Amino acid sequence: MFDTTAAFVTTGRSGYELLADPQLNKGTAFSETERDAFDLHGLLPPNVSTLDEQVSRRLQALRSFETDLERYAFLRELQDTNETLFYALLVGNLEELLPIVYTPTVGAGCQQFSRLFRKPRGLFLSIPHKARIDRIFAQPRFDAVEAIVVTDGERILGLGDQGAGGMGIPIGKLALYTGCGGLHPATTLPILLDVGTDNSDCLTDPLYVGWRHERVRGQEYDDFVEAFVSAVIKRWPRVLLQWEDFAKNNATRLLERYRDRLCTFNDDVQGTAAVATGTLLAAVNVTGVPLTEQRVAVLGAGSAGCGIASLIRAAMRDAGLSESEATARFYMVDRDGLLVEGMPGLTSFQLPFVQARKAIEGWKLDHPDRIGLLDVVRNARPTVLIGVSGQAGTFSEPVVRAMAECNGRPIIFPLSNPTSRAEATPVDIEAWTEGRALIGVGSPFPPITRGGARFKVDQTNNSYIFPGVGLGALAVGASRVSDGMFMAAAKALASSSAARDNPKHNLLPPVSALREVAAKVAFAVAIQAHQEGLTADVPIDRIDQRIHAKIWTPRYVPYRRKMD
Ligand SMILES: NC(=O)c1ccc[n+]([C@@H]2O[C@H](COP(=O)([O-])OP(=O)(O)OC[C@H]3O[C@@H](n4cnc5c(N)ncnc54)[C@H](O)[C@@H]3O)[C@@H](O)[C@H]2O)c1
Ligand SMILES: O=C(O)C[C@H](O)C(=O)O
Ligand SMILES: [Mn+2]
Repeated sequence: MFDTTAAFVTTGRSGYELLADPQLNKGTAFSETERDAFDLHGLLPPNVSTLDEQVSRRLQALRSFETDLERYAFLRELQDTNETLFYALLVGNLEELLPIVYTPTVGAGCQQFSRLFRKPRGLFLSIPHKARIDRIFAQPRFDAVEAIVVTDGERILGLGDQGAGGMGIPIGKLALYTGCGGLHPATTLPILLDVGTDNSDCLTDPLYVGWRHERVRGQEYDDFVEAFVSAVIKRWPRVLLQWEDFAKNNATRLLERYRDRLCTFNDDVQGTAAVATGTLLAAVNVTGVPLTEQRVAVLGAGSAGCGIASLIRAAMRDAGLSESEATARFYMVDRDGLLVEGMPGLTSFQLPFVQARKAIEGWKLDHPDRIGLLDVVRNARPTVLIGVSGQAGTFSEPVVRAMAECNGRPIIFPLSNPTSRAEATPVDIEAWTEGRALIGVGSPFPPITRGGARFKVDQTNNSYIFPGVGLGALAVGASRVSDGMFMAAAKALASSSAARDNPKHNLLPPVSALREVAAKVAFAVAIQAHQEGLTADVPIDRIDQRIHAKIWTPRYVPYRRKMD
């Protein structure tokens, strides 16, 4: 485990080497003693800054930029120059900086990845270098790695295939593992599996940094992923591996293949499920309609949609419904309309959520051959509407108005990212429901006006879950990440809701509280892992302490010169 409590660091590096290493660099904050010891005089301007002063300097520069993409590039460069300062800035300004480091700006960062490329971060594993994976992992620099986020770049947010540019996502997710979950940055590793791309903009861009090749699929793809996972297990047997932004055909399939082989989860399937379920549990307190009586319409029956349906269904079973009663409460709508039994082309993870033909007999339909979302809302009268389709504007005015007609307090969550892909905007939902909807959005939106005051709409994003899941699982050395651990995370999130005491308050804590949320989620996840026998050696009364010992706070520790 990385020592986050050391009082000082002893190093044999030269002054130049310290300045060049983002994990060790302090820039103008190197003290006089350190400048003496490492011959740093002259390499730095004479004034010694404090970390707080450096944060103010960077914040001022950041705010002077015109666009968020420039801010993103500036922060990425800072992260690659001085990690302590980067995280001090991030942790102290989560609400302002999360939309830049993470969703939505990270989406543009992926699209512009080749143009913004400065220094490499993390690992690019490409098909032509498959035989070298072990050697690449062997670098001593990666000895401390505990958490990996991996993508193959094929479904970057709702922006589709970004090829090697997808690397922006693991970098952004791991910035939250540290910024919110408190994992030491040296223990985190972003990885891009470069299996090519089918994005013609990338393939024809002379500046594209990835492997210029069409996307490899089928057995060759599976063999490459297998080589990757086997090498990960060999190098870091206790690592936490998070799968991120894989396309629909791979996300759930790879999760099922690997979830019993190592401590691993898919954030889009399981992390999203937990944030949606947690927010729904908080909303149930407000609307007064018990979970067992909720009917849930989901637009987009892909990785996130089916993950969400499965965890809410499990919560309904916990609340007393039978499996079939709970299943009947879901209306999954994909490109070809409502998923109904016998429909061609259903995937294995969609099959559990098809509606029975009998259940929809007698529905009044505009086009009987395709049951659209509006048909579903008019006939099934769902209490909850969740969007994970990646399609902007699909929660149209008639759909949202129909939700408002059949519910006193409709629950409406347009969760697709980034902002440009949201199924509806909070302002529109507020207007079309006369302010009665409980709203959750995936990306940050400006506040709406509610009851004459500004109201910040909840950001129902898996950032409320994955940093805590990672922290909790690693703190107790969990061997696996179970569905029960995600249910525990969802319940911990719901229990943090201010709406429990006052229905006018938010369903979720603010983004500025994500560090506290992560610690709370971590505790619930670790306790659950313990109860399921997934942690061999941690006594239950030590769990809280283990979690807190693992939380790194960005600050400088003094360096001493190693004498040879
Ligand atoms: N808020 C969050 O935390 C969060 C988490 C995960 C995913 N998401 C967002 O959800 C979206 C989907 O992610 P995913 O991993 O499930 O992707 P996916 O590709 O697995 O699933 C998307 C599904 O939407 C369907 N679809 C496309 N157009 C449609 C339409 N017009 N009507 C109905 N269905 C349509 C597709 O056929 C597919 O089944 C993305 O935009 C992603 O950013 C948000
Ligand atoms: O990255 C996010 O903001 C959430 C989610 O993982 C997504 O893919 O949209
Ligand atoms: Mn994702």
